[in-house]
Amino acid sequence: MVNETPQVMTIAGTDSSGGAGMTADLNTFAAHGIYGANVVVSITAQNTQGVRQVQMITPDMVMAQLKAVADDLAIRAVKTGMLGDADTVHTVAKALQQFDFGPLILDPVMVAKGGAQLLSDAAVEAVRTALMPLATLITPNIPEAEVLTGMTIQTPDEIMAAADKLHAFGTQNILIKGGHGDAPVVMDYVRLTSGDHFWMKTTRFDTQRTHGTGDTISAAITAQLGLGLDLKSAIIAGKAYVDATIRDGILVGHGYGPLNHLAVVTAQNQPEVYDDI
Ligand SMILES: Nc1ncnc2c1ncn2[C@@H]1O[C@H](COP(=O)(O)OP(=O)(O)O)[C@@H](O)[C@H]1O
Ligand SMILES: Cc1ncc(COP(=O)(O)O)c(N)n1
Repeated sequence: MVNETPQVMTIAGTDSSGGAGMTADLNTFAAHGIYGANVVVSITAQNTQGVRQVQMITPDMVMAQLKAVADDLAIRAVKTGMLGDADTVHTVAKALQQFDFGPLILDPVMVAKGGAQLLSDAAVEAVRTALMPLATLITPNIPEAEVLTGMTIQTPDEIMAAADKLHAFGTQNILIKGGHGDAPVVMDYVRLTSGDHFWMKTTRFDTQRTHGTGDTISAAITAQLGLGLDLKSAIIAGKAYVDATIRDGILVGHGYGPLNHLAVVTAQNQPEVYDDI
């Protein structure tokens, strides 16, 4: 008799070029040695240069997939990626209240690296009101945090104020990712529900091969939670993993290239962790 294999799930869109979305999530789960279920909410015709076309899956079919997983698997943690429109957000929120999939990691995917909009304006409000109160952790990048809070975010103080505002919308823990911009260091900020907060600092790797970085860090955190790590350790481990996948790069496509999900994490990928900067 073997013990049941740890299982996690992604609810997301597909990327035909294989670098972002659900594919990045599943590759990340596999790299962590954890089993991944996958509920498809949208199909994108996409490559490293941009998103060409999007086809949403009907809410009925999304719910059927979620129910099929709930009826059979033992999901320990779940993440959401591209959700596309308000109907899908509400369908997913309903299922998350109906079924126990463990902690929710909400990656509020809004814009692809090439600039395509992946979440409608109406859906932003649905994310804020229907999904954020259900989430254990939300992982916006700076532009996404600006849209969700209505704030302009440039300084560390503004990042911390935005995290407080996101917490006030009902999400327990906040990770604001600092990949955007061109400063020589990348600073990600974490505000935990306990009131504990910290910054994770790594050097910026000078590359355009960043297709799927947001998907990858949120999937890695989900995997680590499924494997039993506490949230703070899971966030730091997720950051180290995404750093490894960026630095130990692969060459695919002609635009924002995908990451190396088979990269091995070493001591060099560990972020410096500070309470204050
Ligand atoms: N050029 C880079 N060098 C090192 N780390 C990066 C780089 N770009 C992004 N990251 C890291 O990848 C993760 C995703 O960040 P970000 O690009 O801001 O999110 P998103 O993909 O959602 O836009 C963060 O932990 C960020 O610090
Ligand atoms: C289907 C899908 N989901 C998410 C992203 C965001 O990717 P990134 O992590 O590069 O912002 C994407 N480009 N496509």
